[in-house]
Amino acid sequence: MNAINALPLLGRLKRKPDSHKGDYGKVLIIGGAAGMVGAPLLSGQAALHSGAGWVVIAFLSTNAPAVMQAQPEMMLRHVETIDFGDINPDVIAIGPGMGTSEQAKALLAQVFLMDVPLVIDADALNLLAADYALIGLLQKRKAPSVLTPHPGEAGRLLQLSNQAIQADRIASINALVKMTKAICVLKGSGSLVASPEHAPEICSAGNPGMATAGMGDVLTGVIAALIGQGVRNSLNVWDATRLAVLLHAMAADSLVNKGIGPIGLTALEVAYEVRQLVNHYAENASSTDTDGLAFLLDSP
Ligand SMILES: NC(=O)C1=CN([C@@H]2O[C@H](COP(=O)(O)OP(=O)(O)OC[C@H]3O[C@@H](n4cnc5c(N)ncnc54)[C@H](OP(=O)(O)O)[C@@H]3O)[C@@H](O)[C@H]2O)[C@@H](O)CC1
Ligand SMILES: Nc1ncnc2c1ncn2[C@@H]1O[C@H](COP(=O)(O)OP(=O)(O)O)[C@@H](O)[C@H]1O
Repeated sequence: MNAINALPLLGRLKRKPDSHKGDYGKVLIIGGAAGMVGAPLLSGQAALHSGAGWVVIAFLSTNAPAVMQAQPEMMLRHVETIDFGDINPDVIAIGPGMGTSEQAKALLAQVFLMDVPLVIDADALNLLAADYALIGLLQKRKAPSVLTPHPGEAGRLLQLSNQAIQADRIASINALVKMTKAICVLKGSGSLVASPEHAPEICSAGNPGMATAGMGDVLTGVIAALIGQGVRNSLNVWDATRLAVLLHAMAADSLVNKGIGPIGLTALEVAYEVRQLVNHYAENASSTDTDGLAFLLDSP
């Protein structure tokens, strides 16, 4: 199986002098029911630090903050006050902390009908697993969809135990792709990425410091940010997704190499480190091919 090795493509995201925020994508994140407002905030912060031009979070909780003091760049709304058409996002990430209420289910069905790339995570995956009609809507989508299950969520989708998922991860991701007709990321040690057009690729980076709450929410934000930047910068959704998976894991490795973790590594620290890596590879695209290969060959 091939390792993900797409770092030179980040050269396409190098900032052009006369560009503006619209050139780097509007990311809309839907999630954050009561008690889990932090999840979409983490996705939003990760999206911002990975280069999204614009981040809006639509919370389901009516008690969510109106502004995040530490990150006032993000626009925070209640989902019922939002007209998705008015926002006109380049990409929607749905699921972090969303819960599985009837409201959440209706929102998922609504975004499935939109002609916008989707990142489908966490409770959006749990809703999908519980309702075959939603899988039918997903399969019929024209715009690309990216699913990011961890083994527990993959098990719910495939009606298998997470032990069975882990016992044959390649068969599991192939079954997920077949079921959803979408780009799938099977998270965990050695994350896999596959799509109906692409055989599974493995992420050779990453470490157990990433086994901490919120790390998947950050990945969702990184994927959404790269998809959003890709719209006007010739990076397709498949490449954006596999790059995001690799950068997220490389960022965690980079922090551990500096002595930050693995114990006590936090998801937000990884989002900040992704920023360093994106800039490095965007600026040094011509040399990244060999850098990237060297990195991957050095990794376990
Ligand atoms: N700050 C916030 O607001 C945060 C809010 N969050 C929100 O919480 C909600 C619930 O999401 P969740 O992922 O915590 O619970 P859930 O889907 O039941 O998964 C647990 C099951 O999956 C399994 N499993 C997982 N990983 C595995 C692996 N690598 N390898 C193998 N197995 C693995 C695990 O296995 P076990 O522990 O049994 O071995 C267990 O069975 C969701 O909305 C999310 O967005 C979080 O994002 C955190 C930050
Ligand atoms: N032992 C590990 N080795 C490598 N990566 C890991 C490990 N544990 C977790 N990860 C990564 O961390 C992230 C965890 O995501 P997830 O379980 O969805 O977290 P959360 O729901 O708390 O946000 C995934 O990207 C996964 O691949």
